[in-house]
Amino acid sequence: MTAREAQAAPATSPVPRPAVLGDYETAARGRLDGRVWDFVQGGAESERTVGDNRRAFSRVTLRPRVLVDVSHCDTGTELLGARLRTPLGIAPTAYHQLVHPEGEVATARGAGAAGALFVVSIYASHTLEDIAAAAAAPLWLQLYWLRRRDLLAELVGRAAAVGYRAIVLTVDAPRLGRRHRDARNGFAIGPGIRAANLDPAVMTAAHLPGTGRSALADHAAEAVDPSVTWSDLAWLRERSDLPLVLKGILTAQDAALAVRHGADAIVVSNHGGRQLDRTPATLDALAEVVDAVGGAVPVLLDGGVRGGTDAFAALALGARAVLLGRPALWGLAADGAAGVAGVLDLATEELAHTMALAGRPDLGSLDRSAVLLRAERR
Ligand SMILES: Cc1cc2nc3c(=O)[nH]c(=O)nc-3n(C[C@H](O)[C@H](O)[C@H](O)COP(=O)(O)O)c2cc1C
Ligand SMILES: CCCCC(=O)C(=O)O
Repeated sequence: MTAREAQAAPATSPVPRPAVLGDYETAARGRLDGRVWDFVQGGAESERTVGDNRRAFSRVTLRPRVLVDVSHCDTGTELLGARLRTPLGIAPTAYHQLVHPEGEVATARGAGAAGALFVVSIYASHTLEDIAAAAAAPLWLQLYWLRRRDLLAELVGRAAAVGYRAIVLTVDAPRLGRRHRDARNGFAIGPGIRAANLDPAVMTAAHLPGTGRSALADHAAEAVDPSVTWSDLAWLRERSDLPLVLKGILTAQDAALAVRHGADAIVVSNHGGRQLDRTPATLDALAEVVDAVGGAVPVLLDGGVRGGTDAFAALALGARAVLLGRPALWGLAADGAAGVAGVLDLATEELAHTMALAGRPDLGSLDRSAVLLRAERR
């Protein structure tokens, strides 16, 4: 083999390692059925918010400091009492078996290899117990507030029993967003895949292209209780000692209410643009929420994070950690557990690289002075 051939196809690494997260996206697209791809990539209505999440990151300008010792850059952090190797984690996304047969079990292995947090969706396609058995890093369980409170109580009990470290209540989905791609596709979850932790009796029948309906939206309408308010949080609190995280907060008002009602952390999120279209980009909402919280609890962000420099910007603006939704699914679709670990490792390496060149060798040295948003540029 010539040196050039060896470079093109190293014998030890048959799957070429992507250079950027977008390469995982390309690989995933080539592997997934068009309707599954639309479900993963799509958003609500005009999908303006999906794009705005990305555009907000492209407006960030970095303000590097120089002559700082960056021979070692530490991406480690602490979150709700757990040490993490990286502030990048995996956002909850439904039905991982749609993109890979090993589903959430592979995702848990990948997150464990990267030392990253994995937030497991209530719509996981494996049981909480099987996912926990595969995990080597902290797991949190995400819930929607089900009409069947008996099921909610059972889920929080099972999660605590197998070591999940927090409950994440998603508060931006009293009903599912109007996702035109899924409605046009008559999207439904394929045979053999199910929400393994939910009672099959609450699931709707399959839908077909041409019905103009999404089976997921119909199912959510049946299963999720849209009447829940702040005062109901106490009910959940009484049933679990685990920290309670609220996901889907975009305003100072709701951030203040979350703290007042005892939330242990907040995720600034617009659900990746899949719920209410035309909400602010999460990066644009972050500072308002961080200011309202005033350090009382950690604030996380998700939506449009596509690499370490995006994470750097969010961390500088006050996020304690940053979650990846679609990119984790791209990694899983492309290469199972190795792909999930690859996505997290790549983004973490990019973060460490940006920290070095920006003269911020650890996350504690990152603050708002490290970034300018374009609107503020002088
Ligand atoms: C395919 C898919 C399924 C999702 N399922 C859930 C879910 O079950 N629960 C939830 O709270 N959020 C869910 N989300 C939203 C993510 O948790 C997260 O907010 C969003 O994906 C972040 O944006 P990003 O994909 O641009 O990183 C889902 C997102 C996607 C793309
Ligand atoms: C009924 C499944 C909802 C999953 C979800 O939250 C999403 O697709 O964004």
